[in-house]
Amino acid sequence: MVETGPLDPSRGGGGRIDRVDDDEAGLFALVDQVRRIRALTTGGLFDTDLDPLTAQLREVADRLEAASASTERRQAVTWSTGDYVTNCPVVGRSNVLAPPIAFDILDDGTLRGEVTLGLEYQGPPACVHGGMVALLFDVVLGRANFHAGATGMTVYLDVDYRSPTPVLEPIVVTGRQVRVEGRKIWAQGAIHAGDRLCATAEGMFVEPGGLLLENRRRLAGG
Ligand SMILES: CCCCCCCC(=O)SCCNC(=O)CCNC(=O)[C@H](O)C(C)(C)COP(=O)(O)OP(=O)(O)OC[C@H]1O[C@@H](n2cnc3c(N)ncnc32)[C@H](O)[C@@H]1OP(=O)(O)O
Repeated sequence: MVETGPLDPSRGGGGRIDRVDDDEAGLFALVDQVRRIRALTTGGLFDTDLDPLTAQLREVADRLEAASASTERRQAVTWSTGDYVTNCPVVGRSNVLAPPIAFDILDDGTLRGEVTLGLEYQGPPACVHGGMVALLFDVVLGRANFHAGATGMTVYLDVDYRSPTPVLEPIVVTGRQVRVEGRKIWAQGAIHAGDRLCATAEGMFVEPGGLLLENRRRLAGG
């Protein structure tokens, strides 16, 4: 049973976590522009000829592709530097999939983030897609675990969709670790729109031990 008291969206205070502002290469600034395009093209209706714009975008994509390191090299860098958060599909400023959300950590370790999701995250009319809701939970619970000092891979994620989670309106995503037993970790979360409860989740995570380290070493080529 998810205890919603500590997940009350009106709780405030706390400090920003997982904040990476260093954008020396200009990647976050570039991705912000891609996000604008991503948002505008979902259900895209334009009163202009798109062909010239498509040609311009193709040229930009070609130039980026020519200048980019290989996928394998980029994957290695994301893990070898431990710089997971900038590439995460929910909080990552360099991941175009991410809204992105910024989380604050409250005094009891609860994470709280506010976000307004655009049409690109829509499932049913005016509602956030259920798979996106699950993704938000997986990340907020995972980050809550990380900041509580015991983290692992998701082995189950139980989501209760209690009322529609709206697109185009602010929502509050909360999550906290509730229990650790050996390698097993439990965490709970909630999503609210105003004071309306949209969804709750409980996840269980297992510290993968050697597997993750082995993957990191392999991907880093070490
Ligand atoms: C480090 C975080 C980086 C960011 C991650 C972001 C979140 C994610 O997206 S994770 C990706 C999605 N998750 C996955 O792919 C995980 C797939 N699962 C696995 O690879 C393996 O189950 C793994 C590595 C986690 C654990 O495997 P292993 O080390 O062999 O553990 P295993 O012995 O099977 O299980 C440990 C305990 O958990 C229990 N358990 C495992 N799965 C479940 C489950 N689904 N439900 C309930 N209990 C379970 C087992 O019964 C066992 O309990 P006990 O110790 O009491 O016998």
